[in-house]
Amino acid sequence: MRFHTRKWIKPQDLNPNGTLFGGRVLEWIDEECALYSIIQLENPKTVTKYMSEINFQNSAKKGDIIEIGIEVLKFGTTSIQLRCEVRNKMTRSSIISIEKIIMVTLDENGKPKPHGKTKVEFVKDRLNDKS
Ligand SMILES: CCCCCCCCCCCCCCCC(=O)SCCNC(=O)CCNC(=O)[C@H](O)C(C)(C)COP(=O)(O)OP(=O)(O)OC[C@H]1O[C@@H](n2cnc3c(N)ncnc32)[C@H](O)[C@@H]1OP(=O)(O)O
Repeated sequence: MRFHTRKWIKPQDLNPNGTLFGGRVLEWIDEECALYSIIQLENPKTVTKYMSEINFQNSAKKGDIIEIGIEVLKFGTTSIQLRCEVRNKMTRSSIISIEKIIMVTLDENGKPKPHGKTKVEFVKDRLNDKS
């Protein structure tokens, strides 16, 4: 799993208990999965279709640095299946994991559209292929 994005827990990210608000971390995960899928599948019209059960394993507190990791489990025809884990950057303790997230690419009519991708690609290789 590659950890792409780091976040710093700020006062506005806390729940009344003084720990990381679950809704905030889910927003970060959704955005991270959308961006990752848009880049992999090369289609900005990519939406979240499904998320499996969400397991909040540990909390985080103000000032903690966390990181968001994504792994591709499967390339489908119109979908990509991801796994996501958020962990404390310094202690590596797991905060939340979602075992199955399905993102779907759409056509101009909002219908699932085949993306033609079968493996993880890196932007630097795409750029090298063009030069
Ligand atoms: C110009 C723009 C610039 C953008 C710059 C970047 C901005 C970056 C900001 C990001 C910001 C955050 C953005 C987040 C993204 C949202 O939050 S999107 C909003 C929330 N999601 C939605 O509104 C989607 C609503 N759902 C739908 O519209 C329809 O269900 C869909 C997605 C079109 C799918 O239609 P459907 O008829 O259910 O499709 P169906 O053919 O049955 O399934 C499609 C695929 O999903 C799979 N699938 C469906 N259900 C399941 C399931 N339960 N389990 C497993 N697989 C499933 C199917 O197996 C199929 O996969 P393939 O075999 O083709 O690979």
